Amino acid sequence: MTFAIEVFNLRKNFNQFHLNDVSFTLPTGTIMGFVGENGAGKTTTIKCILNLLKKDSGTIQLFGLDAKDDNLTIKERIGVVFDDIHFPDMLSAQQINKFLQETYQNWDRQYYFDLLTQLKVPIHKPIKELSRGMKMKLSITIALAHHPQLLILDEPTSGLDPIVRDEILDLFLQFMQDENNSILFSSHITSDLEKIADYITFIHEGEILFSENKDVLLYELGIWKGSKEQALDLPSDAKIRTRASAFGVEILVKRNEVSSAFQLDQPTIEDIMLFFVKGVLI
Ligand SMILES: Nc1ncnc2c1ncn2[C@@H]1O[C@H](COP(=O)(O)OP(=O)(O)OP(=O)(O)O)[C@@H](O)[C@H]1O
Repeated sequence: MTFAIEVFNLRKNFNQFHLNDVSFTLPTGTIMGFVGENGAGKTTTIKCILNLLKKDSGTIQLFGLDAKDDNLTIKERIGVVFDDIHFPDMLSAQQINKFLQETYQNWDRQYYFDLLTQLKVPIHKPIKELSRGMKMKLSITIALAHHPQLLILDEPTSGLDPIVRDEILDLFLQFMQDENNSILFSSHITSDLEKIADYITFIHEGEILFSENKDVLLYELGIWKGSKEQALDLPSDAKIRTRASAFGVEILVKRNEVSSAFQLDQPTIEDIMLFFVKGVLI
């Protein structure tokens, strides 16, 4: 198996916040959803991966190359989208093309304009006159037009309506038709990740709590609901996290440790996140 991203024991210290031994790998040809609450460390991790922030320690490789030493080679092979467009807002898509065709060896002018036409993004309007959805579509087109093998997306769908989000998710799936391509996708909108991610990596207060295949995660976990007294019948090895509920308790459990006599609900990614953030270990 080859990997688009390998992060091992990444540390980054700010005064009030620390990334603590962050490790995860993104296999080539897959989409990873990178989730966590506000301030959990997603953008900091992504900026270290992109060499926009200097790490304190740890190793980061993209396509097997060192993220810092081979930064220029790597730049040609990745497309990046942050939640806001990073160009002066008086520039139009047409003017951005002139700049980027000088920047990227592989810049595909035809593909850039075809994609903008497909997404109905005005070519001559300055960025400041575009809606948030249009700006995001322009950002994604910019990220795709030099035919990268890896997309790194930080909250690309936040603040967008469901129709635009769906269009954007379709673009990502179109990109994934090439089996050499991969995506790291940070988002609060866990339903988007549920639709397209193969792996979910969950960061909480600067630490990775899990990095798992999404289907395995959703298949292996269940939610049991009942009273505190009934909960005593559950095997203790099965219990992962507990939360108080209006009717007693809700417990995130490992399905294979629980007999079929217990009725379990299927969790969503959001449920799992809430159990890890708000629940207690028992
Ligand atoms: N340059 C900086 N100097 C000091 N602290 C910083 C700096 N950049 C980020 N932080 C802090 O690091 C923590 C993690 O921030 P980060 O932006 O990585 O979180 P996030 O998971 O991306 O959050 P959000 O979902 O809100 O974007 C926050 O507490 C933030 O205030």
